Amino acid sequence: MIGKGVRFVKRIYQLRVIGLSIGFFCVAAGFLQNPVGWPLWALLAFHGYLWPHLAYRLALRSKIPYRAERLNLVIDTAFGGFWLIAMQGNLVPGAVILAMLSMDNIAAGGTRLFLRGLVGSVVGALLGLLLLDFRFLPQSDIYTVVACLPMLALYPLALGKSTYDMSKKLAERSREFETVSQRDGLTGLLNRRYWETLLIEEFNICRERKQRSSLLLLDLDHFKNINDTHGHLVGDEVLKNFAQLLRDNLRADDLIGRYGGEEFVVILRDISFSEAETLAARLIEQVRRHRHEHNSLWGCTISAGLVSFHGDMEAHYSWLQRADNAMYRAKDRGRDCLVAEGE
Ligand SMILES: Nc1nc2c(ncn2[C@@H]2O[C@H](COP(=O)(O)OP(=O)(O)OP(=O)(O)O)[C@@H](O)[C@H]2O)c(=O)[nH]1
Repeated sequence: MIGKGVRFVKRIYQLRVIGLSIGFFCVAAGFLQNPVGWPLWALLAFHGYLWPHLAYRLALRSKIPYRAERLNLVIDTAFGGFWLIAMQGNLVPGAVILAMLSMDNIAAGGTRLFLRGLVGSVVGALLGLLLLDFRFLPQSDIYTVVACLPMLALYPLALGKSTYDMSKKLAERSREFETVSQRDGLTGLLNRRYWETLLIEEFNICRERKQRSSLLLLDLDHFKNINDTHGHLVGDEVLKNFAQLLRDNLRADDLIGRYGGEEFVVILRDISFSEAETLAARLIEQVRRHRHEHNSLWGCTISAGLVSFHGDMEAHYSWLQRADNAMYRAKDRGRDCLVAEGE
């Protein structure tokens, strides 16, 4: 049922319970001012206190609750038109009720639902004219005006609160979605697509502000052997452990991404070449130490290519290409080492 509007139905249910129970007093005041018979009182009580629960159940039971709930909202406005006629056109409660119902419809379904609601209230009014003895008595006495005040004061608050809660939830979801779309599912590091946008930004910053940054490419050596010998699950575990090792040993400002299978990339921001070199060498050493102390990397070592930004680079991909070449040179030199290229 999720995705078919159940949450929408629940939200409207709460608003309807509040709105119609207070709205009851507006129409009741109109009925007291221009008396009506018991059937109209009974219908009013039904609308104020039973209909919200019935509408809720009907909507939830239908195949597409969202659509059923929109119909319920139109039925609400039809009741509104009917009450206007039943109150002999009593202006203040009539206007208050129709305004609140229109506000509901436009908040729940935009202009389209608002227009449908207008049609609904015209149909309700026509039904009233057909069934009831209508005399146009638009004046509202002071009691009727006072009876409308709670509706005027409270209902917009309830609707505003509900809209605020919903937009807050939406903003949270959108933040969550943004985070998920930027991360690699296995390691939680930045994914390649997002990391590349950060590389472009960093490249431009380095060029414009003459900032010193370095690009580090890391590749796990003979990783295929781990998959082949111990299976993919162990391979995944090694990738996760290596990602954690990167997080633990790099600075908070460094932008760590997973570039592909067992290939990782780091933008070391605002750092001198010698500092970057020390950091990268320390990382390789850490991985070596892991072999002996924890073995959480199942004996893996890493090959690394480090290239600091240089003004003659054409674009971000030239930087990446140079780091990639440096990393392959490290592989050629027998792996488990760093090839650094900078000032
Ligand atoms: N478990 C696991 N394996 C992966 C994942 N992504 C890629 N791989 C594996 O990573 C291996 C990469 O193998 P190669 O490109 O030959 O690299 P290598 O074995 O590390 O060799 P060198 O890089 O030359 O040292 C392949 O077996 C891929 O199937 C992943 O998400 N999980």
